[in-house]
Amino acid sequence: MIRFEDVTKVYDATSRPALDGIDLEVDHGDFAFLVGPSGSGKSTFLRLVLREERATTGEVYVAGKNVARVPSWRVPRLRRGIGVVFQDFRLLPNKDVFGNVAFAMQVIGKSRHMIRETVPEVLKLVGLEGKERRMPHELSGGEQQRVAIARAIVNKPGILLADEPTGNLDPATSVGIMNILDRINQNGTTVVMATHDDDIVNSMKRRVIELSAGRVVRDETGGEYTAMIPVVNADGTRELRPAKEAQGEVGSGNQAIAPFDTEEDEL
Ligand SMILES: Nc1ncnc2c1ncn2[C@@H]1O[C@H](COP(=O)(O)OP(=O)(O)OP(=O)(O)O)[C@@H](O)[C@H]1O
Repeated sequence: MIRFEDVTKVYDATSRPALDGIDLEVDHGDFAFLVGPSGSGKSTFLRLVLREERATTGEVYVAGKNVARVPSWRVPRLRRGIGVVFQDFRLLPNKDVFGNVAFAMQVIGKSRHMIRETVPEVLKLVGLEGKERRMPHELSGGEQQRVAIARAIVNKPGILLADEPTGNLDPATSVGIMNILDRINQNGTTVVMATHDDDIVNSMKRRVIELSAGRVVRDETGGEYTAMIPVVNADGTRELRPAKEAQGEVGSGNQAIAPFDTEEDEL
């Protein structure tokens, strides 16, 4: 469904590659987590699948098509086969729940009859029946993400990409979102989800693809993950620590440092 052949992405000639020689295949019906520290290349991977960015070298295939060979005017059609969900929901603030989901069908010319039939079915799938007329600001974060998922799948894409979909949600709400993504996957959609949330990864027991500095350092079925972040110890030394442990220690002499700190490379 998604195949990367020796893919390297360099955004700017002077910096290190965001992705570096990636060889990877995600099969039809897979559920794969994409994990790794900030800056390891997760979003870049997703952007290459969507052809929002192009590989500097190597080939990216999506549903059998080499995306570099898809002419610009055909890119919208390529993207129609891919649903996308983001951490910050990105709903249309002036449209209600029904309108947000319907809009995804209207822009590709689906009939009013089809829209009236399909939108309620999808809203039911994500547990939002009865909330069709609510505006986004009248919804909780978890409900807004459900709308975003409904919108992403309403045109029945073969692939669903999720970039930190639980990043703004509390753990209990996140479980509800993961149940929905699981159900969508069981209905046959290939799901690739970038996340820092090790609790979710460890509870789902799905494929785990771990990136570090643009390379795949682990690819396991039923894998586990411990999110690591760089910290500066009280004595000035630096090390990588499990994120939860390090965050708990801030204020006790150790200090978590910004994940994009370039000195991370020296750890
Ligand atoms: N548009 C851009 N221009 C230049 N460099 C970029 C661009 N987007 C990302 N990068 C760089 O590419 C590398 C990979 O970034 P990417 O956003 O793919 O990482 P990530 O794993 O998704 O991080 P996060 O978990 O913080 O979202 C980083 O070094 C980042 O600074």
